[in-house]
Amino acid sequence: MVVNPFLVGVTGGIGSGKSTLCRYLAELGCELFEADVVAKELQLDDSEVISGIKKLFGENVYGKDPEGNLFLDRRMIAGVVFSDREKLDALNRLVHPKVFNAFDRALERARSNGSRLLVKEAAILFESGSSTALDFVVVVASGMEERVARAVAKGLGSREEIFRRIGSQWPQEKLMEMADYVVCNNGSLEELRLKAVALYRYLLSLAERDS
Ligand SMILES: CC(C)(COP(=O)(O)OP(=O)(O)OC[C@H]1O[C@@H](n2cnc3c(N)ncnc32)[C@H](O)[C@@H]1O)[C@@H](O)C(=O)NCCC(=O)NCCS
Ligand SMILES: Nc1ncnc2c1ncn2[C@@H]1O[C@H](COP(=O)(O)OP(=O)(O)OP(=O)(O)O)[C@@H](O)[C@H]1O
Repeated sequence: MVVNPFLVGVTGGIGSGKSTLCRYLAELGCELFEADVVAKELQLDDSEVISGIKKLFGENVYGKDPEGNLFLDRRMIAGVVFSDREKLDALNRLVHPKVFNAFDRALERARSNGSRLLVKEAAILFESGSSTALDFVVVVASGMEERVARAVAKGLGSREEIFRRIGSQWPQEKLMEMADYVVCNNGSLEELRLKAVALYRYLLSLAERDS
């Protein structure tokens, strides 16, 4: 008998800690699909996505790194899309359908592996409409100052650039209202890990009730 995994979305604003929470969930045994990682792979591997990006942002947005591998100037794209809604929508339209297809394939794999929990981490889950295909959505929330500091430390841009990016996303309060479960990432990494353990146990109980 084929068992459908319980489908869990994890989202949150920039720097909220969603990748870290998902890494802990994966260590505990969840199958993990990272939409942002897949989107980045498509931008380097998929010929339609590559030519679409060149059309939107110019040929020079791609180059070669010192090892000769294809390189995408993500900082340049971020500089454009987070101050131009139409360009952001066009980039999303180009990439998201292919990410959805990749998720369908991940779901097939999870079914054949007999996985009970499949977690989809995505920066924009409600906004892209993909939350409706999931059983349960977790939002990771964190203080604005911490989020901005983390994003700057990660090299995603200056404070001003990060605030512009935040301006193109739904407010954290709106995400929290729409969530089935909110993880407040307002303590140490160890506290976040303990919250991941509690969440994992709860998700397993939901998956069992569902089967
Ligand atoms: C704009 C790009 C080039 C910036 O790359 P960069 O390496 O600087 O950022 P990264 O991809 O690691 O994302 C960091 C954060 O930016 C924000 N962000 C990324 N994409 C989007 C988006 N489409 N809309 C709003 N915020 C976004 C999120 O908070 C995300 O957590 C890149 O994010 C991108 O190609 N985005 C479009 C694809 C996409 O939507 N990916 C996310 C979900 S599939
Ligand atoms: N509670 C915490 N205490 C200390 N550092 C943290 C905490 N939560 C997250 N971090 C650190 O902040 C950085 C950003 O976290 P993470 O990548 O998980 O966030 P994200 O929401 O996935 O970010 P992005 O929006 O950039 O994709 C990481 O270096 C992570 O280790």
